[in-house]
Amino acid sequence: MSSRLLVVENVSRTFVSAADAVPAVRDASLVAHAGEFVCVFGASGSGKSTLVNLITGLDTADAGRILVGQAELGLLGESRRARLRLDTIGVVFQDHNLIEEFTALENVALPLEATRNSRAQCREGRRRALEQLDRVGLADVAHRLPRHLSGGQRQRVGIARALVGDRRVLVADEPTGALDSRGSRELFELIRSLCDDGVLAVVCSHDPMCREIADTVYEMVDGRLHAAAGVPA
Ligand SMILES: Nc1ncnc2c1ncn2[C@@H]1O[C@H](COP(=O)(O)OP(=O)(O)OP(=O)(O)O)[C@@H](O)[C@H]1O
Repeated sequence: MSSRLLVVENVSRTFVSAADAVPAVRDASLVAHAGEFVCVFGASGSGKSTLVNLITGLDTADAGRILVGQAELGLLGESRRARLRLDTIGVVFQDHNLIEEFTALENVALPLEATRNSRAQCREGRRRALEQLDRVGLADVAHRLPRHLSGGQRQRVGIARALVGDRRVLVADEPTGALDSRGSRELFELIRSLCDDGVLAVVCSHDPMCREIADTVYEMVDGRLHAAAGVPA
C-alpha cells in the first residue's frame, strides 16, 4: 500500500465534569494509508464522534499522539490545525451542514474562498469546485440550492466540499445516518471510488454496509479500538 497518511498512537480523551469522568476514547491506535477505506464500526456512544474530532483537530487528546501526513496535531496551535483542515483533511457529518442560501457550487467553493481574495482566485476556486462536483457525479446540479437536492446528493456535495483544495484525507462521521439503504450503498460506493483514486477515507459508522465495502475495519467498543477479526490492521 502507498504512503502513510494517518497515525493514531495510544490516544485517549476523557470528558471530566463536576459529576463524573467519561473516558470516551481509550488508548486508541490505528495507522492508515493513501488509497485506503477504513471503517470504524461502533454502536452509539462508543466514542466514534470523539475520535473524529480528535483526528480532525477539532478537539485535543489528553494522551497519545496523532499524525496527519507529517504534522503532529498535538504540537499545532488552533490556527495551524484549522489550516490543516483546509489543506489536508476534510470532514463530513451525518447532517450535511451545507449553507441553505448557497448553491451546491458555492458551498463547495467556500473552503477555497477562505484563503483567496482576488476575483481571479475566486474564479479559479469556482472552477476547482466544479471539478470536485463532477468527481462526485453532480456537475449537472451545481447551481441548485441544497433544498432542491436529495439527501444523498447533499451528502455528495458535503464530500466534494471536504475534498476541494486537493485534500487527501476524508473523515466522515455517520455519513449515511439520514439515508435509506440504496442511498447508503451509493454513498459508500462513491467513497470507495475516491479511495481507488488515492484518497484516504476514515468512515465512522454503525452501518454494516460500511464494513462490507471498507478495506480495513476497526470496531469501537466503549472507547477502545479493536482491529475487527480477520482484517489486517
Ligand atoms: N463534550 C462531551 N462532554 C461529556 N461527555 C461527552 C462529550 N462528548 C461525548 N461524550 C460522551 O463520550 C461518550 C462517547 O460519545 P461519542 O459521541 O464520541 O460516541 P459516538 O459513538 O459518536 O455516538 P453517537 O453515534 O451516538 O454520536 C459518550 O458516553 C458521550 O456521552
